Amino acid sequence: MKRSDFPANFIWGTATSAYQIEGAVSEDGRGPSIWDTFSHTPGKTKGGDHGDVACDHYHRYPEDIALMKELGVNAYRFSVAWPRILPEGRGRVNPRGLDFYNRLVDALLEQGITPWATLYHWDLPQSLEDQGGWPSRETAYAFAEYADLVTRHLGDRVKHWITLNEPWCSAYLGYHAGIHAPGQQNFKHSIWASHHLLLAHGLAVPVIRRNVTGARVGITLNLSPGYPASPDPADVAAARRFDGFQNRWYLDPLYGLGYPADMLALYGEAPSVQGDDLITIAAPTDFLGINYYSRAVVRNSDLEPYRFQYVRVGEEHTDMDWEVYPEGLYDLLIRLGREYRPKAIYITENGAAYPDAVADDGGIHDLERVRYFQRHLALCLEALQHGAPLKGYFAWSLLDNFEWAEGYAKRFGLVYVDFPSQRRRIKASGYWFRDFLREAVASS
Ligand SMILES: N=NNCCOCCOc1ccc(-c2cn(C[C@@H]3NC[C@@H](O)[C@H]3O)nn2)cc1
Repeated sequence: MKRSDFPANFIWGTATSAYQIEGAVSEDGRGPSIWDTFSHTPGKTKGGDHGDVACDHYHRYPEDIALMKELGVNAYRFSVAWPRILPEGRGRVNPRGLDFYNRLVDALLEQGITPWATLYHWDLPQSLEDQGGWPSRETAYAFAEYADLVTRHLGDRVKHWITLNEPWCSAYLGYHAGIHAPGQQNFKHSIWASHHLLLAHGLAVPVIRRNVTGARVGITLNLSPGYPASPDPADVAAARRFDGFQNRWYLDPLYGLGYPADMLALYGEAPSVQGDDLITIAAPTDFLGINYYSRAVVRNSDLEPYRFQYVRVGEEHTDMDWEVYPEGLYDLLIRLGREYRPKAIYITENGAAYPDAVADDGGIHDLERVRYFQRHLALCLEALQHGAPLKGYFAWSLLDNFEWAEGYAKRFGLVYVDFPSQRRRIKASGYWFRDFLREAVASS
């Protein structure tokens, strides 16, 4: 499998997010986010890690853009930090926050790299959380105001907009499992949060289109195909419940089907739908972003409210203990193409964490990650050849960074970061990606 097997206009990028790489959390007027609060709460992140400095990208972005250039990507997916733009979430605008993203976008364009901006990648301004957070409908309205402000300032140069990153993580991990910010464990709040996140997306889509000539708007979901642990009908039904929990709860409303009836019945908890919300949420989009890491294998369980249990399977796992299962990406792409018929699909994240170390020769020989990328790209190509509307791929991630509750212990980067010195080193996987992307040049 080589680059020239893919369409010539296929997008090849890398992805990051603001809180995971920027640092400078109190610089130039940035306000606190729920991840500042959560990561500084004892016991919430591995080793008490936080994003105060992270990869110091706020200051080192020129060097990081040079690394993207060396890798040969033609696009870069980053996120805009809401608390840099609106430190209290609404109202007072922080011009120095906007200035940073102006500098970043201009520097990317200067290097011929197309900016893809995610408006929300989990760093909700703490003041909005204090007023109710995503369980409150007001937060959806605040998001639409934020989207209006940012796209009015960057929309002349940024044409690709992702409203939300992984609303499932924000709602479930943040408000029910409690392992992500804000760390609540309240099922009803997680259901209301999921609805207001989707509503926020739907309110923002027309705003972005109004502000950005030629806008391409979408949302990014972390989707996992669910497989039953056995042919037992109870396990097959559990896999369907997992699919509703992880995938259909978001896909169905986004594609005009409303909330899945089986999950509404299972949850017995209605989302806080009002008026035309479901029409708003189903605002037509130009693409669906998919973050794919692994599949889920589940069996039946009486564990309320989801009534499935994960089963650990497979011979090969990443440092996140996720099974390496590229076939799941193929199955997912084919299903989405057939069942939801998005205009386009972009893999907005795919990658793997491994315990990388600097070898005696100074290199980072992450051959498992090279293999992970090769296998997943091969399945992307196969799905594309079988009709999936796949138009691009963003590797997660450009840099080793703050992996949320796992802190800096989990390294996903194509580029190794020695955090004490902030020195960057391209890993073997980065060089592999560079050579893979150069192939078309050599053969054209
Ligand atoms: N499978 N068993 N689960 C059982 C329940 O586990 C509880 C923990 O759940 C999860 C599930 C999913 C994730 C996750 C992380 N990323 C990687 C980020 N994506 C956006 C970008 O910021 C990357 O850093 N994507 N998804 C983490 C934890």
